[in-house]
Amino acid sequence: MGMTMAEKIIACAAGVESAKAGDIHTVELDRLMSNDGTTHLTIDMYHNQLKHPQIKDVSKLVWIVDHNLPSDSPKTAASQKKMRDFAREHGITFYEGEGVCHQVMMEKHVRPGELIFGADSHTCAYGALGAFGTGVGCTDYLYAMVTGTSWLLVPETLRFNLTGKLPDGVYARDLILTIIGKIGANGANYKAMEFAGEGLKSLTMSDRISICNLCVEAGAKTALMEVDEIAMDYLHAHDREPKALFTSDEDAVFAETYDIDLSTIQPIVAKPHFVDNVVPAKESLGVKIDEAFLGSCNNGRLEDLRVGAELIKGKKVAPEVRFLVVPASRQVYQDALKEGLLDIFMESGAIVMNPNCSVCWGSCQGVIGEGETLISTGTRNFKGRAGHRDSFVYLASAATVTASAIKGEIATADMV
Ligand SMILES: CC(C)[C@H](C(=O)O)[C@@H](O)C(=O)O
Ligand code: SF4
Repeated sequence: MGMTMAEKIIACAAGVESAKAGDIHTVELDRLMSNDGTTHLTIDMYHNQLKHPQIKDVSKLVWIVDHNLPSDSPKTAASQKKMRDFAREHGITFYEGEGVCHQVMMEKHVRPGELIFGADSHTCAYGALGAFGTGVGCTDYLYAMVTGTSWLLVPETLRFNLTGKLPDGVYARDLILTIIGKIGANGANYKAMEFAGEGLKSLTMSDRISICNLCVEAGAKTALMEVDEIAMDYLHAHDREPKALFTSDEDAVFAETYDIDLSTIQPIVAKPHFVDNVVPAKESLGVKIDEAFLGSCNNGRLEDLRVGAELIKGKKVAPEVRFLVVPASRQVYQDALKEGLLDIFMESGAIVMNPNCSVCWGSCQGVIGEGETLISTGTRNFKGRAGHRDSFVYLASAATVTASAIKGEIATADMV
């Protein structure tokens, strides 16, 4: 019987010939990412709960400070110091100021065919390079750090066959929000979401990362895409070679197959307080906003900043709105700077910030107050996600967010 991509990657990591959905395997991890959201907890467990604290293979570990950067309180300063000191002491690859963890991992570490644990839910982003990335809590992370291994229940796969091309003014973010709206926040629980088909060829690496990254919002264990020329070009441009290249067999068994014609997708908004609470953006027009956010591991890449800059060039941010523009990495920041994009944003009245999670996470920058409304390219719109529990977050594409920042209310790109 044929195997899916997920089954092949797990079989490879388990050192067995074949794996099938429902099997449990002990796997060798290729890489272990952790950020300042939880690493201090892992370190506490390492020191206080292990009889024989040790790290199996330090070269697998990548630690990144991105969530509250620069630190915003004595408490975060202390937990980041704990992380920094531990990383230095053990020789762990460590980044601070380099960007949002998943973007940094895509730029510097992820290789096709790898099995990667990240102590962060959006680790599924790595599927854009054909790697099985999955989020784990810090207990599982610690176990993997100490042993270099873990166990995995092989997930079933939902296959999305993409055809056609996205219309002008419609983005990958609209596509993945549409899919999450269609299958629901639990629609892919513990499943791999695999994207394939001719339509994939029309999507850039930035689009692909955005799609894979958000799959966890449908409950997915991981997201996967076949590695094609576009992915190989990205990999080579970043000086890396694949570990292994896998595709699903013709006779692989999928739990469900969906056919999606990209040309039918339209601008989408996810309304408070759930990511699957999606409506066509046209149905949310006119909602007054206090803040707009262009950034995050989902939508803070150069391509997203280009979309925003093109729309806002020569225009102004609405006077009553704070427009936060936060490149997803140092690389994105430098590229945007060279292209003149940051100038365009600053001339419009936007606030350009250092690469970090910013108000996607809502604990460090741009936190919103009681009754306020944010339109965001971040990943989540749960109650209190961006600040006060009685505030409101709408999720949308870079284009819709920028158009809304200009208008002071939810608007689509064709309205500015
Ligand atoms: C802090 C971290 C554990 C968290 C996650 O797991 O996703 C954060 O990145 C988020 O997006 O909510
Ligand atoms: S940008 Fe948002 S989704 Fe991404 S890691 Fe940071 S907080 Fe999580």
